Amino acid sequence: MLPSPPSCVVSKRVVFLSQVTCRGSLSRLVHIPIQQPKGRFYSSRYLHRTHPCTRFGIMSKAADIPKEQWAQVTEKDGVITYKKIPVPTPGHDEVLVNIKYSGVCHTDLHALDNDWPLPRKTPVIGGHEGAGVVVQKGELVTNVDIGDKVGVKWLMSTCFHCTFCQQALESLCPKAQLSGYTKDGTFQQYCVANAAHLARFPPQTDLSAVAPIMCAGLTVYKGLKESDTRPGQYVAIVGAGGGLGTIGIQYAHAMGLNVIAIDGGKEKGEACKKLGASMYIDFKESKDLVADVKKATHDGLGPQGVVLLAPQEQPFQQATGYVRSHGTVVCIGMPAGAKVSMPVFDTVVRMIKVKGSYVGNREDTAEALDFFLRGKVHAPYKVIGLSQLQSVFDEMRANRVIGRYVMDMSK
Ligand SMILES: NC(=O)c1ccc[n+]([C@@H]2O[C@H](COP(=O)([O-])OP(=O)(O)OC[C@H]3O[C@@H](n4cnc5c(N)ncnc54)[C@H](O)[C@@H]3O)[C@@H](O)[C@H]2O)c1
Ligand SMILES: [Zn+2]
Ligand SMILES: [Zn+2]
Repeated sequence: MLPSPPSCVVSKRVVFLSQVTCRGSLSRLVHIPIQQPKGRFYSSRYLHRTHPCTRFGIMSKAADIPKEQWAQVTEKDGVITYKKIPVPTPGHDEVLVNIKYSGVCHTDLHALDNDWPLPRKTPVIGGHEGAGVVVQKGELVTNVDIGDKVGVKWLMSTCFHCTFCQQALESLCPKAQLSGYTKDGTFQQYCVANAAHLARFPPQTDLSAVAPIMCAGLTVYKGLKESDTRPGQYVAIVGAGGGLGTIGIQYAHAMGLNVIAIDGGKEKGEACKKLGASMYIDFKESKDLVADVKKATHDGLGPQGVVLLAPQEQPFQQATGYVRSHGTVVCIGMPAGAKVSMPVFDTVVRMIKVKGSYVGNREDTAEALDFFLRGKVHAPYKVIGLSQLQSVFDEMRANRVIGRYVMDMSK
């Protein structure tokens, strides 16, 4: 007889037969067949399906979790329905988060329209900028406790075994599950999330203010790092007045970069300058955007870095024209069906780099959050109710959103 492990632990000693012990009122030793070679860990997904805790429901939870909740559900592309649905139950490596606030990202609009070449679940509950409190957790969860303030991100879970996960390139994991896309996300009052990918907040964190950091902040922070710019250099932020852009200006400013903000309209220009941009270029007014961006740098040679956030194709055609020789263009915005254009000759003789940047890993999240907690970045945001999500999408389609809309899930 093996000694009883301290908690819910799987013995690795047995080949083709494994032993699982659960402590608690239904404590027992169970044999389950494992089709894994000797010496290998088996995935938490396998446990999720077979673990006796799943069957007996052993997990910690707060006393008053309702059976039903409000959510915004996409049952048909382009249409959201505000309705009551059952509260889900977390698996072994998951938690149930009582989402207090959720930001609305332009990616949620792409998900609603289903306009990307990436299969989305239907029906789906969108949302991936969630901030809330853990109210229930699976038996294998050790990194958070009931009552902790946490954030739910686009990367809901990854395999942790593939070559990308092993290098902390988790966003490239072929088995990644995406919040609000391949899994139900944060446009609901109670959301199930993989514990390992949660962002963890200190108790004093303002959950409405931190919500946009979970995607907009993290993504643009990572994008700026990918631009390889250094303090004192120029970075052009394209789509600077939107959700990612307004936070991006502040990260860039805090990093000591000189920000050239590009967007459309006077109001966005004023907001960008207030947040730290040294120059604003209105793409709707400019007669020659490439020349104007170059002129905005002290020597007329263009910015060393360009961070493309706009959900339109045109900026992706223009950026290699104004980026400084040996500079870097980082593609982050994902306009449906768009292509990046770069003349081969210029790309070669001016040694231009063009790359993509896709959210960020857990360490990037911690770093992006640290800027927020030190008061270096603060997304300009307006709070509305979960029931008003449609109006945010309408504003977003018209490019009228300055900063972020954050939804109060109780309204
Ligand atoms: N790569 C990633 O990991 C990642 C993560 C989050 C969001 N995104 C994508 O980033 C894009 C932006 O997201 P958001 O939430 O900031 O959107 P948003 O709607 O809040 O902001 C987009 C901004 O782009 C501006 N814009 C439109 N056309 C422009 C043009 N021609 N030139 C300059 N600016 C222009 C709009 O006026 C708006 O201010 C979306 O496509 C979204 O899906 C990518
Ligand atoms: Zn992986
Ligand atoms: Zn997003």
